[in-house]
Amino acid sequence: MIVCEQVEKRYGRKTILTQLSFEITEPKIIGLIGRNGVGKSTLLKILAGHVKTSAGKTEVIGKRPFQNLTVAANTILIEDGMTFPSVMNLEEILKSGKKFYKNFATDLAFELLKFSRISDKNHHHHLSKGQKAVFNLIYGIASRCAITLLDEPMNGMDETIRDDMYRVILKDFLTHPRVMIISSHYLNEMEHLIEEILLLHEGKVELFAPVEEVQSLAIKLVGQKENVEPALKAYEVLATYENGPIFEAIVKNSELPLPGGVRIQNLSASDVCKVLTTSKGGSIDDIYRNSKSNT
Ligand SMILES: Nc1ncnc2c1ncn2[C@@H]1O[C@H](COP(=O)(O)OP(=O)(O)OP(=O)(O)O)[C@@H](O)[C@H]1O
Repeated sequence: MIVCEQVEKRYGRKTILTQLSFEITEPKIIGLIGRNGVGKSTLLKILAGHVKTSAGKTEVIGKRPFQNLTVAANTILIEDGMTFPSVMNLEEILKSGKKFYKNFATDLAFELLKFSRISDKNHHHHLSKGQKAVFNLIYGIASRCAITLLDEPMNGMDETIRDDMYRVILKDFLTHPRVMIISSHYLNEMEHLIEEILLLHEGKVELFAPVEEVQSLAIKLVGQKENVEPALKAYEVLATYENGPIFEAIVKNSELPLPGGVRIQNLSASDVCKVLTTSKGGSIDDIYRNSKSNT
């Protein structure tokens, strides 16, 4: 359904995406994860056909997406800056949904809007930031497009409505499976929802794997420094932290026996992604350890 092969995107002299390759062959919910500025929104815009690639092959439902009408009719990109015609109120916007998306679930959209306590007499540009995000997400889910791209859809929503909206995504996916790619900085909140993680790092796909596989890539060793540090020689160390007398090391998972005084803590997929995309230049701990201002 989606193929990216050696995709490259440059803005002027700046290369954003390079040698980016992955394939999605069946409906599933995928979390698109990566540090600020890595190119998540750019990738979603490429898939939606809004932005042209600089090189490589991109196919969405068998077509090159850039300005392609078939792709446009079967793909929706929900993002922060979305606008709707200012003369229309929300009721009119939802009623016109079917004109653009043949499977648009108009009744469901009205019910979800009512549940979210947003009057359909409002105009989109008069909604609060959180309300806009809720409306945009409802519109995106109700469109029931084969390719549903959600760029930071929960931005601005309070925690309660975020929980409700995660549930909407899951329920609607179960009844109407499709490819959903959700970019988010809140991977912890989404881990129960997504099946696979597409992690971007330095313009490339760092990993594309099921959530459980990502969780098992690394573990945390915890204990007194004198117990943990000698044990680290046997591991590939990804990060270390000192919290007073407690020393913690995140290491690549392995079946090695544990030395005395060291315990293992499992990590969330979010923790693993964070450590995989942390600058090799060191951590905040290192800055405080080495800073001249501390002397
Ligand atoms: N139209 C554009 N012209 C020039 N540079 C751009 C343009 N759009 C994006 N960029 C640059 O491309 C890079 C990737 O931006 P993008 O918005 O895709 O990142 P992101 O991973 O979604 O970031 P965030 O998590 O902060 O939202 C950034 O350095 C950004 O400044």
